[in-house]
Amino acid sequence: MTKPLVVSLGDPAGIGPEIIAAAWLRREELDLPDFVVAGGGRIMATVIVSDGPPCLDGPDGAYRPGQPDRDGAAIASDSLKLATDLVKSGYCSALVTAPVSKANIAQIDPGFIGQTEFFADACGLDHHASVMMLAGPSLKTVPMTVHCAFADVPDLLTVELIVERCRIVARSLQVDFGIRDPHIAIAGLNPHAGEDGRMGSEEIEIIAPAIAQLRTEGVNASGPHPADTLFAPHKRGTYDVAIAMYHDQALVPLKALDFDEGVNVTLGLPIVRTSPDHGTAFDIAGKGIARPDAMIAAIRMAAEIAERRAAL
Ligand SMILES: NC(=O)c1ccc[n+]([C@@H]2O[C@H](COP(=O)([O-])OP(=O)(O)OC[C@H]3O[C@@H](n4cnc5c(N)ncnc54)[C@H](O)[C@@H]3O)[C@@H](O)[C@H]2O)c1
Ligand SMILES: N[C@H](C(=O)O)[C@H](O)COP(=O)(O)O
Repeated sequence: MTKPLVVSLGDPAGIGPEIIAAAWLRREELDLPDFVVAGGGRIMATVIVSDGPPCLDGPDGAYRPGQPDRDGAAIASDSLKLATDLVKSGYCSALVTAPVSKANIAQIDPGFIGQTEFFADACGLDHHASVMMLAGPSLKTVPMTVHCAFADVPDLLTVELIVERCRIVARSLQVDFGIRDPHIAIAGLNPHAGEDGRMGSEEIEIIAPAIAQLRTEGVNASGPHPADTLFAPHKRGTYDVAIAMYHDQALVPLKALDFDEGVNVTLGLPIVRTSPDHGTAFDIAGKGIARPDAMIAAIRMAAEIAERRAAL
């Protein structure tokens, strides 16, 4: 691949800069693709005293690990925007985002919900069309509703939402992951997938009709499955992706099983975007104990998807 990936800095008070530096130092040993960093030359030079990654002109400041503030939030936001522009313009092949604090960016940009929603806006898409998938060695899982209050989940779930998002998942597993006929296992919302309507009606009224619609379109979808057993070891090998109804239903099993190597990948975008599955980890920033494995996995996955798309 000739074009480099671009990595956004993330919140500079978090572990982003140090895991970017750690990935860079191991790039030859691990045969990682070339990457550049969107801004942060001074920050990266403080984290990694010599032989650091190339940092493009852009947002920058002082390196203050563990001390998040508005300046850092602005750097994180501006680096994200710069990196997105570099991929949209074709200068870079794919984007890997280091972790940001949604609450901190929202202090300077009240409309900011999360990066998944930011990319929908940046690419001119409806938020439904930007689909979060968490992928690790044990599991791939996609929440249908994402950065919202738990109390809002039942009202947000519709047949249309599930059908649209699962279509995107099926297509992306084929194109981006090379899975010819992906099996999409769809969880229920309620205990025991509603127990025939005795513990909630969303399975009967929304989830089962969505599955039926997907199957008429040729998508290999099954369910609604009880969510408590969908992630059991004997079940995980029976599907390619588990579709969950809300954020924690998807992300708890993924992070319990694959925290160190989990990748957050946004499906449905015209650009390639991945991220480590973990957050800013302000509590350990600058202590030299942050593991770079998820960032390394995110860099690898971004390059692999970009190569698959380029080969189409
Ligand atoms: N990709 C992203 O941008 C992303 C992902 C998740 C959370 N977040 C944001 O991060 C902030 C903090 O979230 P949180 O505290 O729930 O989760 P977190 O992932 O930042 O931290 C959870 C725990 O895991 C540890 N940890 C995280 N990454 C680690 C690593 N690479 N090596 C070793 N230990 C690690 C932390 O020290 C902490 O104990 C929130 O503002 C959230 O919005 C961002
Ligand atoms: N929901 C994600 C997680 O917990 O891993 C995370 O907050 C990142 O989301 P964005 O990529 O949308 O910022």
